[in-house]
Amino acid sequence: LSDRDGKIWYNGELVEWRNAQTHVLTHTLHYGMGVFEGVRAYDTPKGPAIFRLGDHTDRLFNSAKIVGIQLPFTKEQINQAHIDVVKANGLKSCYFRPMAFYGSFKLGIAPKPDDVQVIVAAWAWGAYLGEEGLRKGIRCKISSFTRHHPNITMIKAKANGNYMNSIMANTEAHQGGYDEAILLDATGYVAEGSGENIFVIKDGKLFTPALDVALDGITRRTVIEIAKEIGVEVIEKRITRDELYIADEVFFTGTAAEVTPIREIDNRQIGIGERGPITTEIQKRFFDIVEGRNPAYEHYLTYVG
Ligand SMILES: Cc1[nH+]cc(COP(=O)(O)O)c(CN[C@@H](CCC(=O)O)C(=O)O)c1O
Repeated sequence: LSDRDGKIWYNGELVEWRNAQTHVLTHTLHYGMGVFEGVRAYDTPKGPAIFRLGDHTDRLFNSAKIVGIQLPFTKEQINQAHIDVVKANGLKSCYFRPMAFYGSFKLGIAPKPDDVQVIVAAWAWGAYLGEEGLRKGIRCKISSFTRHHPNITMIKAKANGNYMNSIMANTEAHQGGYDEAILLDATGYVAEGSGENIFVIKDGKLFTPALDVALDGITRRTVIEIAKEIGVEVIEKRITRDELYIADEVFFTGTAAEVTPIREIDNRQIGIGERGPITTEIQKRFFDIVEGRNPAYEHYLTYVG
């Protein structure tokens, strides 16, 4: 990613992509204390629009508050940075990576509180789990790694260091020939994917884990709205791995993953072994919303102009 052309918003300035560097003694590089977001803009009939920008920025600020990072910019400045960077790069649809990190003023466990650096980068990024995955569904495995305990790492914070757990799980799944990992929580119930929330459909109802063990996903919130709109009851409950096996449909949600069906878990076919009917309807409505074809959700779109 580092040798591209374009601009990155870095501490309030649009800098050349290749110059958006940091020192090897950057605190976050050594200790993982940083917060970030994943945001998408989609091309719509009225031009590029950023989906739920305010909600993502709110979560970035909440993540920072949870881990104690004092962000040196306002929410308005971070929102404007997204608009500036998508325009500076002439992107019609893209993935954004806002991230705040401690710089290289000092090492040692305690960071320097006012040495906080902030970037917003944007690049074109297609289907996170593959176009075929969006259509046909992906193959997952229950991870041998446990998702974070809520008082060991702060699950509501989208914090850089939390993703070592995700990397270990995702890598293990890939090494086993699977597309993605599903992680259980410390009590053995289904938590989420390495970078996604998870939903289960059984007998026409939609189930998802409560948020005590998963990131409060913005796509998850949107899918819950869509489900209610189409008359599908949504139930938050503790879900066991064998409930996944006998489900009618299972799917992931995430800014990167969008709505990705899961067709197989631990070598067990899920339902009909491909994207199921309710997943298909939810996925279609999701793309209608983010691509500006559903006027009832216009309030979620920030047009870049
Ligand atoms: C652990 C986790 N759980 C759930 C979600 C879904 O949240 P939301 O995007 O608000 O619906 C994400 C987003 N994962 C981001 C990072 C992916 C990456 O590879 O980095 C994303 O989807 O952008 C997670 O990282």
